Amino acid sequence: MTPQEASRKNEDLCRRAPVIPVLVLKDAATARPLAEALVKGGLPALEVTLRTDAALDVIREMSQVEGGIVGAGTLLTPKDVEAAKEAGALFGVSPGATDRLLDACEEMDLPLLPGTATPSEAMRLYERGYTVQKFFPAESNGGAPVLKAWAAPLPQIRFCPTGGVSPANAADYLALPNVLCVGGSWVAPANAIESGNWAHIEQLAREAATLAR
Ligand SMILES: O=C(O)C(=O)C[C@H](O)[C@H](O)COP(=O)(O)O
Repeated sequence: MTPQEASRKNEDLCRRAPVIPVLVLKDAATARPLAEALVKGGLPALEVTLRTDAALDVIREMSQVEGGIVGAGTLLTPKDVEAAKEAGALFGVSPGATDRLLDACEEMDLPLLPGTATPSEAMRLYERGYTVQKFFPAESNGGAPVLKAWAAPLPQIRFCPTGGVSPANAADYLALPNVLCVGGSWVAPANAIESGNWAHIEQLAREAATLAR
């Protein structure tokens, strides 16, 4: 898959809902009810971070949920890409980008949303064909004002800011012309997952899904 195709696919993905939930799950048994609650609340694109031993099983389980589009986050190496693909991930997300990771995603047909934190990184990815990128970590890097400043010289690049995004600042990002959607873990808090409070998560998803763009 070319970077251009990957960017088109990720643009479609980012346009499905204003928020992509970033999920950290320790137990694959919670995967299905969690995905069902998020999809039902209006958030179909789900990023499962490869930060736990259960993550690949979580991707397998969530992929069975109707209406969900499940991807893998925290992709660092070609091995991660291979494992994510094998588990059924439909897209990939990474905190940054290396040539080896980009090569692997292009070779294995996994549309990657690559992470970027500076104009030079964004330009390098743009040069390769990636017009849709993740701005990470968004808040610590200066937040919405930084992306607003980038929009002037880099209008061709659109972003999914992630890292520190919350209900308090999501609207500031979503109001920018170069922001397609945001990523965030707030819609799936660990305590609600542990206690199986799916109604609460569905409600958080519903609120996130109605954020204006
Ligand atoms: O592991 C990855 O690849 C990531 O994507 C990191 C996540 O984007 C952030 O950890 C989410 O940040 P919070 O919403 O502030 O919890």
